[in-house]
Amino acid sequence: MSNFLSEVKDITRIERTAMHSHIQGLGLDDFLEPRNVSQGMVGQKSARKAAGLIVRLIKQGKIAGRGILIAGQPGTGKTALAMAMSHELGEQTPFTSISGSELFSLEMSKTEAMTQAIRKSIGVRVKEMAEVLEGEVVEIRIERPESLEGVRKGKITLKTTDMDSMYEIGNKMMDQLSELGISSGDVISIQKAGGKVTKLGRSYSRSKDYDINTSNINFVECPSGELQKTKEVVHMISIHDMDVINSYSRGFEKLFLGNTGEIKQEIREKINEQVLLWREEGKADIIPGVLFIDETHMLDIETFSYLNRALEDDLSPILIMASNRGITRIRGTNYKSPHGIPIDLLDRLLIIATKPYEYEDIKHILKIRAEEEDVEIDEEALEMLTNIGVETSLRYAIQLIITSDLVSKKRKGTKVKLNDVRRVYTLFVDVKRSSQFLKEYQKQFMFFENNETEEKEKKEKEDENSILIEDLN
Ligand SMILES: Nc1ncnc2c1ncn2[C@@H]1O[C@H](COP(=O)(O)OP(=O)(O)OP(=O)(O)O)[C@@H](O)[C@H]1O
Repeated sequence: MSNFLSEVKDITRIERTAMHSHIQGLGLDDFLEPRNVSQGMVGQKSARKAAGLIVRLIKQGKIAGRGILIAGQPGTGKTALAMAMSHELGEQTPFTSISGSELFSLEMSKTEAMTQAIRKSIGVRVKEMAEVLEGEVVEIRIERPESLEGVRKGKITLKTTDMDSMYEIGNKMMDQLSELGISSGDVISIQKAGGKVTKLGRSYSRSKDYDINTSNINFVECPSGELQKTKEVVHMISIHDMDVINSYSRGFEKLFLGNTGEIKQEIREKINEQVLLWREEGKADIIPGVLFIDETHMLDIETFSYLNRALEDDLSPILIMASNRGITRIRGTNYKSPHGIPIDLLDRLLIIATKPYEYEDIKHILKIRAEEEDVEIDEEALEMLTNIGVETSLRYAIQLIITSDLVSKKRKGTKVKLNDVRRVYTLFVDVKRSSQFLKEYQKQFMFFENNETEEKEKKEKEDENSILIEDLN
């Protein structure tokens, strides 16, 4: 994920992100028409087209104070769609992803956690004049220490068309240069405060080394005049990061550790004032990003009202929620509503529906996932996995890819074969078989109580959840 997306901290999120690592975008053409399979996305065409339209509106700044609900049965790609939208929006648009249940597990009140998530999703692009060194790299010389305890020493020589100069560089700078793959002939810019290096391109004087028609290298002129210049530079920061940095004397450290605690309201008000002032003075732009909330049914009435109000604020992100529930109880009340979302909030949401997949789509998704996980799979085995996906769930079938590969490797095979899939299908049960098993052996499990009320409650719950999204439309 891009560095402006919120840091992935917990295990579930790492798993969820890895589940979607094959997705690079919505796979649409210039007219927002979905290609059948593109950028890792398969089928689900009308939802992808609708998502593309929303991305366009967000980019044009035309959709502030609105929310989007992606609704559909489990495993129909709601999270995948949200991830694809985040890729389409690019690094310059903040995108924060949380799941409803997280709000209740942090060491802070749920409204504080929600406020932080909202403020992480609003970016401030600050422009300022800064001192930079800008020139073509003549030489980078790094002296390796003779012993392990020794320190590396480095020097870089830069030139313009009018002058050249040699500078000593520290460890951090050496690392940056090697990470960016900077070598002589590159034109670079170094910010004097902080030492951030940016590669501007390759000097034209080196163009003879390449076949210009076949390479896509960005050639630039060697700068002229002084090496040291004053230039406009742009920084991106979220208003939550600004809150944290201004709340503690070692705010950066807090941000890095992710242990930000509750932020005082006065600090937030000051930051809002400051940011709005910068905007007025033309020093900064406010970039409303996206707050994605998965498992929306986990939110309660209090959080929903809070969200409803937050959407009306001057500084509000675009809210994208995902729900796989039908008509269900709104947490914290005895009322039922579609997706468990209060009607007044639902009323301001644009709803994108995802539909269950057909055989061919499931097969394609499984094929892409197998490639992503570096697993070679036989056609027959893929067909078997697809049938399993159709009969059970896409998620379950995806889980069987890596496990079948382990079984195949154990027998020293190079490709997953039909029998490997059969084997893992018998080793790991899907939800249907697992419930069947529980029904047969329930008396032997702990906490089993088979009284009438419990049965009644269970039945009610099943009825609620069996009302599918299609029935609502
Ligand atoms: N259209 C698609 N193209 C490519 N991959 C997809 C598509 N739809 C789903 N997937 C993949 O299938 C898996 C399950 O989908 P996902 O988690 O997005 O479903 P979901 O609707 O969010 O489910 P839930 O309601 O259970 O949260 C993920 O690995 C996802 O990346």
